[in-house]
Amino acid sequence: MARPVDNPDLPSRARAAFSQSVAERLAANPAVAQAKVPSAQVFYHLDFLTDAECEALIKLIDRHRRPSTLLSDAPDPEYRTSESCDMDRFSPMVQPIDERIADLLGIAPPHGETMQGQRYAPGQQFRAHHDYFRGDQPYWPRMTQEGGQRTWTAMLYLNEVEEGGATWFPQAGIKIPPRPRMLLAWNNMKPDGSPNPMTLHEGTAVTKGTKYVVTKWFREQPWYL
Ligand SMILES: O=C(O)CCC(=O)C(=O)O
Ligand SMILES: [Fe+2]
Repeated sequence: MARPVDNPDLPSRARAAFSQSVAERLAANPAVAQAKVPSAQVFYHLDFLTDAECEALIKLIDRHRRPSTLLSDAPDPEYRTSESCDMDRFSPMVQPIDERIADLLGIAPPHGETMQGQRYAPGQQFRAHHDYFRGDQPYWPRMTQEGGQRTWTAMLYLNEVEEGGATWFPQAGIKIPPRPRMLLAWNNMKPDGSPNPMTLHEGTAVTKGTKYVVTKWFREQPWYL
């Protein structure tokens, strides 16, 4: 049995070790660059996917998309207006990509949640939020059984967006315009394994065109066994 998960709001030795090993692995990869922001660990790989993979993932998203949901009860219906879908991790098309992301970060695949495809049409957005969990929220007791705190986030960008749709970290001070084939990864924790509020981020509204991305969140412990 997995050991109990750590308090999500406090420093954690397990999450600190996890954070550091992933950051070191990414920093050592010549295909990966680190964004020059001091308050958060943000990395990117410009050519992680092939064009054929981008196309196949876009097709999957178009086939299965439905209105996106949120774990927290955001009172504002405009909060997350994209459409999304879970991607079957064991399907022959998804599994190699899923495992390549885990390998890039050096995280065992069971720590990763199912990849989630997202599509934003003009006007659609995902307002500023943190990916990490808070212990005072109604969802938290369930999360203790499902791998605990979210540590790293990886995002795949699948297409060129005519206008808008950047991923914006207003507090860390970085804005990432979508570009096909790119993987972006950031650590939602500080080096001590506590949540890093500077990772606040937003999927800014698409103003022209359509944006397709895939998000994958990694947990401190296995998400499935
Ligand atoms: O679409 C984006 O740029 C951000 C998506 C995001 O923050 C998420 O899926 O958690
Ligand atoms: Fe997010």
